[in-house]
Amino acid sequence: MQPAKQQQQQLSVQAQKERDRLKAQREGQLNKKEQALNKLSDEEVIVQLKAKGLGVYGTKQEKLDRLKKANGIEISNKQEQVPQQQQQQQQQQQAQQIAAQQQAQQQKGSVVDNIKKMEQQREERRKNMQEMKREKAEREEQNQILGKNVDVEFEIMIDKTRLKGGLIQEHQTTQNIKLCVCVRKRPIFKKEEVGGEIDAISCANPMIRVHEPKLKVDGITKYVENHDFQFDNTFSEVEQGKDIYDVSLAPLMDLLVNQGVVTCFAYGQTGSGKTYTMKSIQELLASDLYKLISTTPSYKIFVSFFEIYGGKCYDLLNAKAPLQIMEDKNNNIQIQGLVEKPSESEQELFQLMELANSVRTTHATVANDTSSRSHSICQIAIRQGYSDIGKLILVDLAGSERAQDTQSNNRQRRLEGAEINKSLLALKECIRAMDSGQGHVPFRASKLTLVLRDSFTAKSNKSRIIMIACISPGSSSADHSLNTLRYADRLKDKSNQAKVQLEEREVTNEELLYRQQQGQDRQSDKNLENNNKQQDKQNPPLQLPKINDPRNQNNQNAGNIKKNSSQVPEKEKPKSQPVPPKQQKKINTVQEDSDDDVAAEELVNKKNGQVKEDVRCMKETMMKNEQNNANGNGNEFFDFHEKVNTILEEQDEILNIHMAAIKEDAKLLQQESELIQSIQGVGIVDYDVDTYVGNLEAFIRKKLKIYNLLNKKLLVFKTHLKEEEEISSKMKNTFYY
Ligand SMILES: Nc1ncnc2c1ncn2[C@@H]1O[C@H](COP(=O)(O)OP(=O)(O)OP(=O)(O)O)[C@@H](O)[C@H]1O
Repeated sequence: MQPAKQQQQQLSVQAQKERDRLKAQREGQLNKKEQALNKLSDEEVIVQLKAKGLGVYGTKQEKLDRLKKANGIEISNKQEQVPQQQQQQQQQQQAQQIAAQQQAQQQKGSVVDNIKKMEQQREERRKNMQEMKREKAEREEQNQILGKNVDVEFEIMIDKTRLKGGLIQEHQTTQNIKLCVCVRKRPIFKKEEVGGEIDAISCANPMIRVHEPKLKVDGITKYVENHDFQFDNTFSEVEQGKDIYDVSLAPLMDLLVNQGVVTCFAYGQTGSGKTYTMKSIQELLASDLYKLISTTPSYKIFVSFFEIYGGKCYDLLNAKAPLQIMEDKNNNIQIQGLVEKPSESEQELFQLMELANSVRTTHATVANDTSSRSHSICQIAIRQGYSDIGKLILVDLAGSERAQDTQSNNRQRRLEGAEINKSLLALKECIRAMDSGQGHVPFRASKLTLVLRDSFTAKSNKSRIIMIACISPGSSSADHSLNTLRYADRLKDKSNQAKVQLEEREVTNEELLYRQQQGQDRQSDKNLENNNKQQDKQNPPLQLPKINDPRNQNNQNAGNIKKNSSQVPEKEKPKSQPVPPKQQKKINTVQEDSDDDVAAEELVNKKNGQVKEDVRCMKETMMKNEQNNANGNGNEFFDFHEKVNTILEEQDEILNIHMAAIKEDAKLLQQESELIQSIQGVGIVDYDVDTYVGNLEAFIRKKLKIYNLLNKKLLVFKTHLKEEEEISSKMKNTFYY
């Protein structure tokens, strides 16, 4: 190294040393100064700040910092001077800040995740929407080809939740079921689909599902509510009448020649297929019955067919002659005037049934153009001589309706609808009472249940009831279908079912009396006794209602029909149409009362009391059940029915009084004309004016009495009609039963 360069380096090292020394010295001085300043009181700091012309605001530390700064002391050094406690606080703050930052970062992370998730969901929704749009477009195209005019969105939703076709289990036969409840769904018709109806019922034995299309409260969001039911058997639209017959009536053929009473009902909304189902059953039965009796030539088949319309009874095999359903003092149910025809062959039986079906009362209603407005009852009796072997009752019930449906019809249809629904309610209560083994069956609550009394009260092991509830598949009928299924569902007392099945039901005193009476009647008939000997001694005699029964003394004419029924020509068959006790009473208000009338009146009063008791019993059960269902309006329902009953009774009464008035009028007219003759006849110049005036006054008094009574009745009747209108308008949207 050159000496000059070395020298230069030595100088620069020395200079650096000198600079470091000066810096250290200066720092030392500043430190001392700072320490001195730190020791100053607040007042001293203020004095010094003022002396330097600086502001005296801020905290003590801020003022001190300002003073230090003015003295050339770096505030950054301050950190080292902060007391330990402050340092700790600062560290804590820092830690908190870091934690907050980390949390924020995490949050930021989860927000990001959420956004991702939402994006995924949106993507899925978008895909679903696209899929739905594609499905909808395809379906619309398909429907267009098929001529269907349905709401495709609902249709797709329903299709997705349908019960898969076929049977979940095999159909069970009625052999060991006392009450067999079946449901049959009819196919949807092309015209219904064209009109926008979707098939809203799916069925897989023993299940049935109602898919009810609905809108959410927003009024636009569509959804489908599914309701599941299970019955003894359910039959889908692809199953035929024979499928139903084979498991319901066919297994009971043996019972029909063994003192059995088999009753089969078809029930459901108008147009749901009740008559269709019944007709196919009738056809199959006609054939099987003759096969059944072919081995015993002494067995004969008799058929009677009548309808109950508006609470009145008409003979469908006798030009719809009116019939009287009566209960005599021995509690025997009489259908007076009913013609029972013998049938010699399958063809004859079928033709008789066809004839009766064709004359049933039908009307166009809101729901159905040719709705059967009556309950039709076909009774087929198998007899050997005068002995009853078995009995089959086929009941095609009138179509049930919503109050709303009948609202839009006229009063006649409304009263008719109310009567139908009342009898359906009574039927339900009677079947329930029978099935649950309840002592009292309120069969007097309606004419329908009155004539079917034996179906409910016959010995348990000899009686079978088959209820076929028919269902229309259309989506607009979903609420109706639900109602039908709920009705069918409530028939069975499920809690008690196992216990009651095929067990003997306890017999009420009244029934005992009835049976004893029947037994006495039988004993008095020698022929019957002889025939009975041939029967199985284990089986007690069958209790059948006395319809034109030759053994019934009250029905002499009927006896003629029965004994010679196969030989007597049709026109010779008498049609007994006695005046019912009620009617006799009313007419007798214009005529004189006799002892017989008084007894009849007592009987009528007693029976009316029993009817009221059964209606009360029915009301009680309904009100109890109502707590568990949404129907509501129990009191209104019965108010309405009471009013309808009153109106129907008054209608009869007014008609009777009017007819009696006309007869009385004709008699008076004759007498008046004789009176006039007596004073104005040829050659009469003088007459007793006082006698004439007295007679004339008597005529006027009589006429006034009759017409005043009629007028009074009319005024009350009109008030009741008005009240009916008011109650029925409140009952919209409710099912009657
Ligand atoms: N299972 C079925 N298959 C084909 N058509 C059917 C079926 N059930 C019913 N129908 C048809 O539906 C229509 C209505 O049936 P039906 O007259 O039997 O109804 P309903 O319940 O007796 O009606 P209402 O109570 O009004 O008399 C008829 O045209 C009938 O032929």
